[in-house]
Amino acid sequence: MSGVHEPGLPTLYEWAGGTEPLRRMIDAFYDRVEADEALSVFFPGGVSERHRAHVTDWWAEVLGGPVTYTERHGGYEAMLGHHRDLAITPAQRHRFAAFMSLAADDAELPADPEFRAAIIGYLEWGTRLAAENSQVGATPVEHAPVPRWGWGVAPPYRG
Ligand code: HEM
Repeated sequence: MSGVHEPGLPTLYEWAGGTEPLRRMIDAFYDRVEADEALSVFFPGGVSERHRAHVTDWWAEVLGGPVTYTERHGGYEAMLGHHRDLAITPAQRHRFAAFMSLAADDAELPADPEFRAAIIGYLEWGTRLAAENSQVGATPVEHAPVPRWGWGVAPPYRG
């Protein structure tokens, strides 16, 4: 996927307020996951600091921030490798997406419809792809850049 350059608009990363608020969302999300019967099975012993930091870096990069995941954590290929053969069920995927939406509220990320629609669009796409690619025998795209998500059809209104 090629990056979306939207002239005159802040990136979603800038709109979110940078890495710190994204880390708050990821922490709130994994705290919910650790307490959940359906999702904690993926993280025996809890979700490590390393995992939380890496997933924060992934989201920051996707939303148009620094390319740390690509430069330091192995990029798309590493992320794909972490999901192989997890056999994520539709119910688990749905719960994962719902928890992230709740975590965006927990972390008090900007609540405007435009920003939330954009990140939920990525979440829906990303979780469906992760679930598909996690099935035993799946044939995912082996090499790709980390996606760069934009505002899509509903950017902040400029009259
Ligand atoms: C938007 C959707 C998703 C994103 C952005 C995402 C992101 C990531 C990233 C970046 C990693 C690698 C972390 C590292 O480099 O150490 C990872 C690993 C992992 N993800 Fe996801 N993921 C998504 C969906 C899911 C879903 C739906 C599940 C399960 C219900 C899941 C379960 C896991 C597990 C178990 C690991 C491996 C943990 C480990 O072995 O260290 N992910 N995820």
